[in-house]
Amino acid sequence: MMKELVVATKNEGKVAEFRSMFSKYGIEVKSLLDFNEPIKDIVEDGDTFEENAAIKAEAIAFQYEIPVVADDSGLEIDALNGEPGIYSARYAGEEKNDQKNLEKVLSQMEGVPESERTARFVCAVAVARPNHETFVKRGTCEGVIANCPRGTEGFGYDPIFIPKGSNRTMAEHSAEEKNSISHRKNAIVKIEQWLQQLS
Ligand SMILES: O=c1nc[nH]c2c1ncn2[C@H]1C[C@H](O)[C@@H](COP(=O)(O)OP(=O)(O)OP(=O)(O)O)O1
Ligand SMILES: [Mg+2]
Repeated sequence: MMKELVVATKNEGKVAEFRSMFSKYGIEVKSLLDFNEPIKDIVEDGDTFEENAAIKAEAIAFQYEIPVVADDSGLEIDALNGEPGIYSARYAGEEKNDQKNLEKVLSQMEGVPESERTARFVCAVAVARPNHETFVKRGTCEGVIANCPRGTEGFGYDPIFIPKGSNRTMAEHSAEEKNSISHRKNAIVKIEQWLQQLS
């Protein structure tokens, strides 16, 4: 029997990855894109990925009185002092455009040599439930920033992120490959016990 779980996101790329990674726990993913009523944008005004993930999960869990998972994630680039970090979605402006965001990163990184292009994807996954303490786990994926975009898989900054040990960008990895090494995967394994008891 499949058990339904709401993931409090409007990002289709995340939804696809949660759907794929939660299926092995017998969990069917519903997202904010599946709600009939319009869901107002949740203000992500925390100072950390963890705070923002908890804000998103609790906003939906407390309104609908159901268990909710949320994800706050982004790209930390060492040569840019950790930018874009928690501002990853809006790095090039409020419209949250993936293409513009990655172009801005490439222009900021122009002239930065290979050895100084280190970066990581970070993902905080929060679990919020009515009458329970929220908990949040972090996963990361180390890599380097490419010199130009390559590949069409995935979403966001995937075309300019080369995971450690690979010579391909994340967007040149299949969904299955990405879901075995990603920051999101590395956060989800830390809530595995909770996912198992749910199903
Ligand atoms: O696996 C990833 N591969 C590439 N890029 C990624 C990934 N994971 C996060 N990212 C980027 C996309 C976005 O620029 C930001 C997330 O921002 P974040 O606020 O967490 O998500 P969002 O606003 O797109 O959807 P929502 O808040 O409804 O979950 O980091
Ligand atoms: Mg967001």
